[in-house]
Amino acid sequence: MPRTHKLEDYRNFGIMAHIDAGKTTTTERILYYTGKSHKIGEVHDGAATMDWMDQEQERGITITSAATTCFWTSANDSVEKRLNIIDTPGHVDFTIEVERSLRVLDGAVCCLDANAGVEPQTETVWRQADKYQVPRMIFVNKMDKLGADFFRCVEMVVDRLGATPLCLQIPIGSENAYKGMIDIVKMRSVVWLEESLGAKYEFGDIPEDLMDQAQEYREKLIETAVEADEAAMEAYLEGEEPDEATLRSLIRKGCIANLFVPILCGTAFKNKGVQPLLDAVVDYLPSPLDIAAIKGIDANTEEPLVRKASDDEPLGMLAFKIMNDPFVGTLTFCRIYSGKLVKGTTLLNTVKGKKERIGRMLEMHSNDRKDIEEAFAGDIVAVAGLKDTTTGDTISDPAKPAILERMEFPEPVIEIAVEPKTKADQEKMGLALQKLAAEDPSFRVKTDEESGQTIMAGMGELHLDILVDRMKREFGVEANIGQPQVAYRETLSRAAEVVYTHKKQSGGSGQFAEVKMIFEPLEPGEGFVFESQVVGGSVPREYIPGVEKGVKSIKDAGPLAGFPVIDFKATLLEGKYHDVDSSVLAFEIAARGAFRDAAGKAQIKLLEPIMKVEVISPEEYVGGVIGDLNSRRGQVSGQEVRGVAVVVAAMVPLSSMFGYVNNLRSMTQGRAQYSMQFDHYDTVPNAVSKEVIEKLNG
Ligand SMILES: Nc1nc2c(ncn2[C@@H]2O[C@H](COP(=O)(O)OP(=O)(O)OP(=O)(O)O)[C@@H](O)[C@H]2O)c(=O)[nH]1
Repeated sequence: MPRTHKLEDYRNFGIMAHIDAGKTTTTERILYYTGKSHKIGEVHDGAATMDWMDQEQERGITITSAATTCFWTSANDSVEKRLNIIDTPGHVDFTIEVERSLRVLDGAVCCLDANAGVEPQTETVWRQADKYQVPRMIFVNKMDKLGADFFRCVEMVVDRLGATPLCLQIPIGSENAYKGMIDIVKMRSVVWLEESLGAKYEFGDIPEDLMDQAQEYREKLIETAVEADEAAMEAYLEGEEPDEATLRSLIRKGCIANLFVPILCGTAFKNKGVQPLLDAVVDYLPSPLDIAAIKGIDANTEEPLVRKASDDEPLGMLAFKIMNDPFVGTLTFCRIYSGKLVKGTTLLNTVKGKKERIGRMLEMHSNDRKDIEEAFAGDIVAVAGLKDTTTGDTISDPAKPAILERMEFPEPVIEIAVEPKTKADQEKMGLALQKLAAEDPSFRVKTDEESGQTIMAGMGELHLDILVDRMKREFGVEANIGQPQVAYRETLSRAAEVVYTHKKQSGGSGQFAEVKMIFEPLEPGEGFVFESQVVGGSVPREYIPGVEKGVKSIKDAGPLAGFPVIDFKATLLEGKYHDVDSSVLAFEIAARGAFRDAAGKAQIKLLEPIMKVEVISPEEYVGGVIGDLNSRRGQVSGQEVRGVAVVVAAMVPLSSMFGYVNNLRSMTQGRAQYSMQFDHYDTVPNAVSKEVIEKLNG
């Protein structure tokens, strides 16, 4: 089947917001008006079609970013547009999901609660969108709510986000009396008919009492919009007002260039304002052709390259989300940047170096899905049955292999132990964890060598909480869950040389191996190195791998508290063997013994994850924020004024960041936000270390 919509008629966009601002409701209404979702689901009833996962419905928060395709024709343009909506999560612990979605979006709508305005998480996602230079518009939702105040929201956009607002609408009434809005571009009123579930609205003249205000905003709109184009600016200064079409093209240009942010209003819940919002998405947010071509490298030569948004380029697509679907199995959501994707072809995952066959491709709608044979540049598709692809991988034309911009994933730093309740649970759990880990690159699973316990490691407390919950619900695993713990490491304080003899005589053949080894600390980040300096065959060559294996098998459960020992070198200096009794296994056992003996001498110490923390706070709270970070063993490395806020950068041990969200909130009346990311491992101070080890071994 040929392409149905031209590339310029695509809008790949996301909806972002602070928790509860109405992102899900707005998305729901969009799907309703675009005709793919036939009943208006209520978030309260758990019927919202985007929130298809059980616990999302229960918790009322959106966790996964599902991509959904729908179609809309703007009142200002006769050509139907193809919209791909990516729902982004709003919680701090899922910022990785937000980043993933922002990576593959071309534009975004930011929902505000008209009463709460710009909230902490709005600022966080806004800054993330700044990082990727995503063009945005704002939908001031909940205009019907008590205390709704459109103009205060606009002020907050200036004060808290440091953005330039461009009001395309102003409200007619608010709270109970909210009726609709004045369209400042067309200078007319838009009023909804109550009985029609929001499908019907009428245009009319601007009410007398709002005329002055409308004129004022019209002037502001034009003054701001002409900034996008020098010729238009000059004409305006000479007294020539842009006509409607010119004005719209100026708004589009400035929005895409991130010069200003168009602002609209409405109430998704009461079905008002959604259709004009869709018109604005089409009119002002970019198509794939309006943004810079994606950069990457040639997978063979590593030379830089770009892939233009065009069907004629070699195929290049980025996997950005993996979902486990009860009907289809593994679904990999991919954004096609260039070329054509054809069912039945075999392609190359250039990051993993593995072939992938495209067996089945789906176009996802909110509550149905369509099998497709072909997909094109600009499309977002769900591919079923990919074997080796994980989030962030590039799938490429094997003849022209490219690796597109890679996504970065931080190290998981929080762990919990999970223990299956029964033997049957044990089996199910293995499978469940494997699937969940494939979906989420910030989640890892491992086995604690000593206790045999299964350990889940992730980005934060809520992150692990949700995963445990999914394991129970989706895979029916019953398990006991331990307390969340910091993922510590262990390392050597100094070098230690030891000789260890392993000797066992038991009836028949015995075991014998002796090793002389030195264990030395390495620089942070150097990992584990093994070297053999044996000359003259004091340890026969075939036994040497046994020595390395021995150290490797024991180093992941360190002697202090069972954490992996990192950044050290093990050197085999010499040894002794026996013609009959020596074996690879005997040397393996000897090496383990040598490591254990050396550990005492080398003064193994505890390392802890140090997080790079960034707090963005209004100036009046900065003193308090810094004092508090210091009391958490943090080291403030800098302060910088950004817009109207101050950014405080610090390095803080993760162990003292538990519960920081609440603390920061109460310290700053909820006006500061923070982000944190693993930076490096550092020595735990003696006093703290003692306490930690006692507790862990307790
Ligand atoms: N009064 C009013 N309530 C609304 C409006 N839109 C959404 N709500 C309500 O606000 C609550 C949160 O709405 P959601 O759509 O779940 O918000 P969200 O931003 O998706 O929330 P998360 O998924 O938790 O991030 C629900 O109870 C909605 O019914 C609105 O326009 N007016």
